[in-house]
Amino acid sequence: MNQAIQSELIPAQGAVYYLFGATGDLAKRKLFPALFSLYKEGKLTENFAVVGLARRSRANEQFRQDVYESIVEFCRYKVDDTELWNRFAEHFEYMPLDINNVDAFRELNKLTDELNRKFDIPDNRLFYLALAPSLFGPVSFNLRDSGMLEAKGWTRVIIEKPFGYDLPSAQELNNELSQVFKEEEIFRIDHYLGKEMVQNIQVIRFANAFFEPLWNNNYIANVQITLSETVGVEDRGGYYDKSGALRDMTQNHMLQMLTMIAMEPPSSLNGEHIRDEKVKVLRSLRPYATSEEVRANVIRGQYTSGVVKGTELPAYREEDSVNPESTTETYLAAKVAVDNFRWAGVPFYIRTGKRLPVKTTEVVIEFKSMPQNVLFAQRHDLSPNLLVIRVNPMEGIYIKVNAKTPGADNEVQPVAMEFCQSCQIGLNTPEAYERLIHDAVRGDSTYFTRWDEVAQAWEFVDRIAAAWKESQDDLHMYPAGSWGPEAADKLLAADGFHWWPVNGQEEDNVIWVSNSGK
Ligand SMILES: NC(=O)C1=CN([C@@H]2O[C@H](COP(=O)(O)OP(=O)(O)OC[C@H]3O[C@@H](n4cnc5c(N)ncnc54)[C@H](OP(=O)(O)O)[C@@H]3O)[C@@H](O)[C@H]2O)C=CC1
Ligand SMILES: O=C1O[C@H](COP(=O)(O)O)[C@@H](O)[C@H](O)[C@H]1O
Repeated sequence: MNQAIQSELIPAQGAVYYLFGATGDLAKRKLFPALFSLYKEGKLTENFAVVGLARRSRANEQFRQDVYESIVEFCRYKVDDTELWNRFAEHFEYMPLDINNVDAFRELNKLTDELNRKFDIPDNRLFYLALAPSLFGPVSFNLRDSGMLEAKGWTRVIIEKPFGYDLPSAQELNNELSQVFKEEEIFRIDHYLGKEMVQNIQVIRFANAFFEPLWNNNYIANVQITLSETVGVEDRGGYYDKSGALRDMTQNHMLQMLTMIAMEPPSSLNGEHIRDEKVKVLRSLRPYATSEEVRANVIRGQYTSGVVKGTELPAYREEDSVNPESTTETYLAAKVAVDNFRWAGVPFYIRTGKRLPVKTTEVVIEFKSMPQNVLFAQRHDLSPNLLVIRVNPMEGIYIKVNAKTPGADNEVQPVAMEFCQSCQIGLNTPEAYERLIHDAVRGDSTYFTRWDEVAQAWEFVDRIAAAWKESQDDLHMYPAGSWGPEAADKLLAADGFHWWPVNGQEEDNVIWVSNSGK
């Protein structure tokens, strides 16, 4: 049986979850809510414990109250069952610990023995590092030196992004981790891989006879991937100013989505086989050979102040903890070539940005136009066929076809046939973090990034960063609330294409056949 199917059948085993960074933002917004959802859905057996770890002091009761408040605010499930909540909360403990103090880890080992006995846990240990990357190495060494990794069951570590700042720093980090953990014990998070519709890409591609045969350069004109955000940098200005859209979104989420679109069918659904195919795509990305090539193919921008729905929004340079003269990009659009047999000649256009008009993640597959000698095509400006995969916040797909306008004489009209998944079952699909934590506990690393993928992605991105370092002349400014620099439109126009409208911007002339009530 293949590993993915097999792991679906493996229930999550009992384990202690060590949450390093338990007083931080990620734990509050994503991790506690994810654990509660898993518990509510019966995906956590009763034999588990969660140990919150950070430097500041917290009594257990206070910690459980923090967890409760985070769930009330951020979880997709309501805490409306007091008995269930009390049972869940009983599994939570807090221990103050400074990562640099190995003695504290020895105390943690003692606490683990108590928790294993109390909840009948088979001594499996999952370490979640919701910490600044500079602490990933020290925490790993102290886990090893304190005996925390000498468990009777399995030990696994989930690492948050960013995994390094460039290839050398990622390599250094990986060397540190691999002195302590085996590759199969390291689960590198890219939360986009935990999204329902990103995982659905494989099903849409490989389970539909009318897509897979067309999935190549004979039929596809271009691919567009948009990850747009309406928010600015919120309270993460300090981190973002050193990172920018290239490192924050492109090296990881955008390139990972591109691999899901472009990969060859894997030889099985085994996680390693899938990751083998993804890394081949990353190896096939055509590197930009010169700084001029970078400038010609990669557009960067930064938002200035703007007014959105009557609210004045500050410029990026006015945000908290951002250098007032910062040249960090908050927008990136690029034309990427995948140099392999399947994709030769098909441009992949990717774009991401903060303070854009709409929050959406979408993939558009634009098919080649019909030959112009067909009667209809001669008389009408036919729109190309599209397959659009909506990842977030709306989840679903639609295909755009051409059909005769009913009753009219040879009039042709674009028709969009939509399956809106989130309209069908509500916006209650599992959060990415729920799936990924659940997968890690079951030992399924399919939707985590393997080291060779991370390294390959950095290699591609580092060339762009190096070219950008030479001069900042090509940094385009765009007002908050706009669609980013015009140069990004010109990138496509030069090839005879344009960005297709995304969710919320639908064109007027299209007839929608949809379950969304459109
Ligand atoms: N927040 C988000 O939305 C996202 C975050 N991430 C990544 O997740 C990680 C955590 O981010 P986030 O939660 O926002 O960060 P925060 O700054 O909010 O939290 C950092 C945590 O680390 C703890 N900490 C810091 N130093 C030590 C130390 N020496 N010993 C023990 N604990 C320490 C802090 O607690 P204390 O001060 O009490 O010690 C706090 O709990 C980062 O790698 C980030 O890039 C990734 C994607 C999104
Ligand atoms: O990893 C990150 O992702 C978020 C966007 O995630 P989404 O699931 O809301 O689309 C982004 O805001 C953040 O800057 C980045 O670090």
